Amino acid sequence: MLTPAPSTSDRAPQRVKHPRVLSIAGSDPSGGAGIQADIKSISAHGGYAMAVLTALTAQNTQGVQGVHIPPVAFLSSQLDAVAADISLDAVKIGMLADAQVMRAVGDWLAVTRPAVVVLDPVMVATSGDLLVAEGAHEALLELLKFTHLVTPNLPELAVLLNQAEAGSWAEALEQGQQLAAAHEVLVLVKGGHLPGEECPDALVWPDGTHQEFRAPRIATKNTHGTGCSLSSAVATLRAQTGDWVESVRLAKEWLSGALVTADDLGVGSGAGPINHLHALWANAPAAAGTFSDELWADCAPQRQAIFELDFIKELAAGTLESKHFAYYLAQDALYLGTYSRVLARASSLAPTEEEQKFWAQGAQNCIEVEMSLHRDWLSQFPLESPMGPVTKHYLDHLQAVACSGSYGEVVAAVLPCYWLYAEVGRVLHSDYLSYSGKHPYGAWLESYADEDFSRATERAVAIADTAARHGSAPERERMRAAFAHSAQYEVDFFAAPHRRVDADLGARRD
Ligand SMILES: Nc1ncnc2c1ncn2[C@@H]1O[C@H](COP(=O)(O)OP(=O)(O)OP(=O)(O)O)[C@@H](O)[C@H]1O
Ligand SMILES: Cc1ncc(CO)c(N)n1
Repeated sequence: MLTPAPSTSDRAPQRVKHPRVLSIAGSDPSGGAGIQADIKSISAHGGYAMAVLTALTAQNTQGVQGVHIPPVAFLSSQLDAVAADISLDAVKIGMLADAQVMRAVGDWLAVTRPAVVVLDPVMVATSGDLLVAEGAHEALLELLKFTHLVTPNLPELAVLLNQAEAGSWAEALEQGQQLAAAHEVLVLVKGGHLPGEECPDALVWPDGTHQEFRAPRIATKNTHGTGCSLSSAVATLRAQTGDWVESVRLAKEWLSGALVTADDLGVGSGAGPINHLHALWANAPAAAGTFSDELWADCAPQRQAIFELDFIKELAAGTLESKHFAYYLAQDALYLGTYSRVLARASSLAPTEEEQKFWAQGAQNCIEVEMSLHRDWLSQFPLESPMGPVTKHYLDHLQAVACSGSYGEVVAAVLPCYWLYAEVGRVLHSDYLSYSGKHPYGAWLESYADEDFSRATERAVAIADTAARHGSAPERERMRAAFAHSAQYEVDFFAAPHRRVDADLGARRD
């Protein structure tokens, strides 16, 4: 049967938002090349990645220690299982270890005829180790009739043409034209193996025309799997854009970002992997705790300001006048009543039952603390005190976030009250332990050692991190702003007793 060559034109493209992309390739257990790289690259571009294994390699960033080829009948079973159930928008073919494997893939392609087929004619790993049986390239050439785009590096291009390896970019283009014309196939000639400041690539059409893509060479030894990753990216993008030129342009731009940030990964001591998910990780902190670490660093000025306040210094020293303490307690009781409702709002927005319960428990605790303030403290330090301006502003801010903010924003807004209070408590309590004699605020300072409260604070911080991880970049910015406002109000809250009481006594206003 004569099989018509697949069209390499861009006419009547099929565009898919999340293309279903199958990689037919070998496994690289170190995760930088083969199907592991393909899955990351396809996913990084918004594709749904699938993988049929042609071979298992034992390899790492230093080299390939072994290759195992499963029975070829099982390769065919994998291919048939996928195709019987799932429409394939694109197929990327990588390592095919011998002629038998190539023929099995060819038989499957002849029947399946996927809409986009990108063939990376893998022969040698970045480390220089051979990944294909010698002489199998004849069978590989047979696959070109089912291929839309073939992506050889310079040594592979030379083997496919039975020629010496190109020594210059002009020679590489010339060889690309020969391959494209001989097999009626679109060729991506890759200049990564040439010396020089640039890493040029070019799409070469069977009619000899070509389109170049230039990019600076990035100074990194971590280039393991660039070819696998690029071909998977192009396959995915072609299914999305319907345009080869645009697909290669976008893929190369992405690859540059993955190479520039490759050294961040610290994987292995040889040629390490590229950073496939660099764009995703730039927007979402990868490690749990990163966001809260940033919040903590952001509020360093507020933390310092709190410990410089007369209220805190005098409370620690036991010299705080009772009128200031009474004002603070009265405002705290007023604050807690509304703060409890804001925690209840966090509970009602919580995405899990555990978090719902955590905030509901927090809301209940606040009411209990408010009641005990009245019962145990305000009876000793009686003060008729209306809501002060700082209390009002702080609560207005919390209620505004509770009213119109997302869960993450509400969590960020309520967090300083846990976190800064716990920090003040930690420092004051340890000062108190070294205090000699009877401290006038001893009972109050002892309450700071509450284990439950520090556990609740840790949980609230962890919840904020999870919410930040799930949120978009703009939402994280809003969380950061909500947290910063509350952190500043915490400072103002501790500063208020001296400001307000003294102002009141002076002017009898407010
Ligand atoms: N240091 C680098 N800086 C920028 N781009 C690079 C660099 N090294 C390779 N590239 C690009 O990576 C892509 C793959 O090129 P290369 O010729 O290295 O393929 P390959 O040998 O098949 O890759 P591998 O065997 O590592 O998977 C090309 O787009 C090439 O231009
Ligand atoms: C499995 C596998 N496929 C392809 C390459 C080429 O980088 C590799 N090193 N390993």
